[in-house]
Amino acid sequence: MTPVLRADNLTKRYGKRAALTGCTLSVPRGRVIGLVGPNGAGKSTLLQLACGLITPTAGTLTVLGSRPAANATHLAKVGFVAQDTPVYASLTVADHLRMGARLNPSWDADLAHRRLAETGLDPTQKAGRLSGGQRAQLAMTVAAAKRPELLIFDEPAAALDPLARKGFLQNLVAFIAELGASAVLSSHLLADVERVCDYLIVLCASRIQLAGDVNHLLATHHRLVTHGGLPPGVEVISTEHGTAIVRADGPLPAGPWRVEPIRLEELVLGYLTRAAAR
Ligand SMILES: Nc1ncnc2c1ncn2[C@@H]1O[C@H](COP(=O)(O)OP(=O)(O)OP(=O)(O)O)[C@@H](O)[C@H]1O
Repeated sequence: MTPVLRADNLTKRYGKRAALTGCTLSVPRGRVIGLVGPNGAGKSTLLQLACGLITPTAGTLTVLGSRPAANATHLAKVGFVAQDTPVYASLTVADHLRMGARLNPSWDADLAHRRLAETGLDPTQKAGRLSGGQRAQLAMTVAAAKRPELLIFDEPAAALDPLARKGFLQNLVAFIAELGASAVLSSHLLADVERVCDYLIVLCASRIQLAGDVNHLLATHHRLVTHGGLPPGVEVISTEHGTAIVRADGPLPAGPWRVEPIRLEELVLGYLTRAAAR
């Protein structure tokens, strides 16, 4: 099956500043992909490239098998919610749905109205008067009612309080399943990524540090409490205070170390620590 995202040596520069450098990856369809990394890592740049808002300096990126925003049909397959969840302040919530219906041939009015009822948004309220969280809900409703094959969110839950965030992410996962779509979301909140994502991309300093299926990554990485020495053949990702994060494709032998399972947050921090030290 055509990957949802495929990058080959993808590079984006702004003048002398590298936002993405030599990124290569292939992400299968039907996944909820978490894109994580520190400020300035290149996350928004990758998402904007995927939406066709900007073009690569070198290399290629295909989205659902085509150049991003290649034509009207392809545009209809991708929904994008930008970092500040933009809405039209002077339009009401209902106006947003009417506009969505006019602009999108595949608009699903039932889904939009059902979703609106679920979120409790008042259709007569001006979007400029919504709270940050309500704006995010409206933006997600509009993006999802297009019935896209790929939903792209740049820090979707950043403005939400913890409880609203939990609800928003649960909704998001239910939506993706209902649409039979894929989603990519960038986030600084590793707990959110751990909760909803089944595929992970770690970006740091414009380069991909790690990408893969979350279960596979957790199965092939371990936390070792060492009492001197490490098992042969493992790749050491990071070490700190007698604890090492290592990658090993097979089972680890017994030795002067204790093997502990690793959490996604530790795994990401291990790779970010390694990248920062380079
Ligand atoms: N329009 C632009 N002009 C010049 N430099 C830019 C532009 N957009 C991004 N950059 C630079 O590219 C790099 C990557 O930025 P990007 O916004 O993709 O990072 P990010 O991972 O999304 O960061 P954050 O988590 O802070 O949102 C940064 O060094 C940034 O300063």
